[in-house]
Amino acid sequence: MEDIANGGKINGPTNPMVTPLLTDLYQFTMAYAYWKAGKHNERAVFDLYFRRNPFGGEYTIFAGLEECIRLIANFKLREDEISFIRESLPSTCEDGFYDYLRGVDCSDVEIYAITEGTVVFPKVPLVRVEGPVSVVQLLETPLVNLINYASLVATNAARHRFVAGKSKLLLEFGLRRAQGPDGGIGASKYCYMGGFDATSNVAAGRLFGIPLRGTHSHAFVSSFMSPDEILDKSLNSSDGTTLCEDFVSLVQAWLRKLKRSHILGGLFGETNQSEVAAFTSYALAFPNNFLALVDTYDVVRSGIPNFCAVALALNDLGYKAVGIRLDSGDLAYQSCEARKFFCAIEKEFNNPHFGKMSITASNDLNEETIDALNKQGHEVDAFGIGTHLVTCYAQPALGVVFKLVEINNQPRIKLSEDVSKVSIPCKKRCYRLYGKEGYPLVDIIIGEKEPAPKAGERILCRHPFNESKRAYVVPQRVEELLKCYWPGTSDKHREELPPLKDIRDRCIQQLEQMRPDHMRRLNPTPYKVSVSAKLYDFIHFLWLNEAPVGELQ
Ligand SMILES: Nc1ncnc2c1ncn2[C@@H]1O[C@H](COP(=O)(O)OP(=O)(O)OP(=O)(O)O)[C@@H](O)[C@H]1O
Ligand SMILES: O=P(O)(O)OC[C@H]1O[C@H](OP(=O)(O)OP(=O)(O)O)[C@H](O)[C@@H]1O
Ligand SMILES: O=C(O)c1cccnc1
Ligand SMILES: [Mg+2]
Repeated sequence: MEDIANGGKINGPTNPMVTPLLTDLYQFTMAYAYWKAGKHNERAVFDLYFRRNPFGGEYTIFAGLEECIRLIANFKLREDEISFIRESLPSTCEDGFYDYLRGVDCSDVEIYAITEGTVVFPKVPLVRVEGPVSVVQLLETPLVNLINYASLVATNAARHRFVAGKSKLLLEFGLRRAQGPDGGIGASKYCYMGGFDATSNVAAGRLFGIPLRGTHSHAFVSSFMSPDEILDKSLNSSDGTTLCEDFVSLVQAWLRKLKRSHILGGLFGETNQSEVAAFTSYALAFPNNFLALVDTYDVVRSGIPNFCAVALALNDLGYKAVGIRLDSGDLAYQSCEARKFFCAIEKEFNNPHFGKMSITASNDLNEETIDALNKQGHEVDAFGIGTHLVTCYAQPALGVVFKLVEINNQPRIKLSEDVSKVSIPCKKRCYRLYGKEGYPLVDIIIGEKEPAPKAGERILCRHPFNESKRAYVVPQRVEELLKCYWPGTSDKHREELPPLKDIRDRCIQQLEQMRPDHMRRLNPTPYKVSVSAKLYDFIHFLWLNEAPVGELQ
């Protein structure tokens, strides 16, 4: 696993494609125009935030910060990159600009951000970037890019975890369906952050230390024709001792016994022999980790009995099988049938662990199908989820934006016909106020120079745009949200970038502390995001100042 920091130096972004050129052309044309106007070093403050929670929910998981800081820490244009910019801009652009680009880095940029893995809400700045306007402008696209999908897919993962419940094992199986290699790697990282337990993506396992898990596919099952194909039939222990000379026959003996058993008798006739050959062979390869995909031919009449025969044969030799995977058909019904079968075997053959055999389900699962399974009743222990999870099928983008809020200490506002798109001006600080019961009550955004809210002190929280919506809050606890992750030339302490596992733990703890009505799937209660009375007045003063007065004729 790669270290985040390498002897005090922060490593570059995970994806080597993340360079200063991974931006929109207009960031470079604006940088030129700022430079040409002698404005490029004007100190600007931008806020990165989103306007609406995804998936019809009322919360979002903030993810992608570490990759942003890796970019900032290593932001430097190479000579060949500068040559490319020169080729891409009009030939009238002056040479001095390229000399300027040669010196550009983020040593004079300050980044304040919410801790990665935090539950966040619309309008609250997730990242506040301050620095020379042309440099910060170049950062807009890559920062939004690094945070948009990361936060979206982490939220999607958290929502899948919510509906599956804490006790289920959640496996991310999306690599083949992800939007390209970076989509696949990002999905694995951020689904783990959002509460998944493991991934099938080997590269992500190596890069981020995410637990790797997997079963086998239908191809493995259908690649076998008959048990005669298995040439080496012996099962040896790890020290080389032969535990069983002919494991194939042992499995066949169990299959006959199962067919004759009075509890199971009549439930199935001849099972598919190519399938039992595949299972037997897989068990010979992985006697300690035997898990079989049972839906290639017929789950109830073939897959499950074949699996049980192999599992019982393994049991004779002191091994415990792991379980089965179901990948088609009615997953609720089949999981219940499988469990009944396992419990019947536990009883019939006095095998105390058989009833608890693990059942994994996959096949186009999403929040809705898992919810439907829950409502019907099922016996699934683990869900393997690919397409819907990693492609964020239900909502493909989060709509993160990056807006100028101050330049040269002058607050700026972006107006819009759509009130929800009006930006909140000024360099700001943000706080989460907790109530008596320990839940977060409201986030409040205040001007940077305003006094911070204090525990036990009443504060007026106002809706930023709706005059009538306001409330007094006496917080039990106050948490400052924006922390310094890149101090620039200031002497602020730089927050450490925690390991992925710690971010995941934080995310899980954050989700657990939310009031349940904000989290429910159907009509969740919106969490309140507010501004101080002073900031409210200032927003509206600036709004009136900047909006031209219409004239009716
Ligand atoms: N009990 C259930 N209730 C609701 N949805 C379910 C249930 N069981 C399975 N599903 C979902 O129904 C869909 C079944 O899809 P589809 O009909 O394409 O699969 P299949 O024909 O069973 O399998 P395949 O085509 O992969 O062999 C999947 O999205 C699956 O997750
Ligand atoms: O269904 P997803 O959520 O995307 O999960 C991953 C899927 O990938 C695998 O098979 P694949 O889909 O490649 O083939 P199959 O549908 O024919 O089983 C696996 O068996 C799952 O069905
Ligand atoms: O290991 C599995 O079962 C797996 C991995 C990727 C996609 N589908 C299934
Ligand atoms: Mg499939």
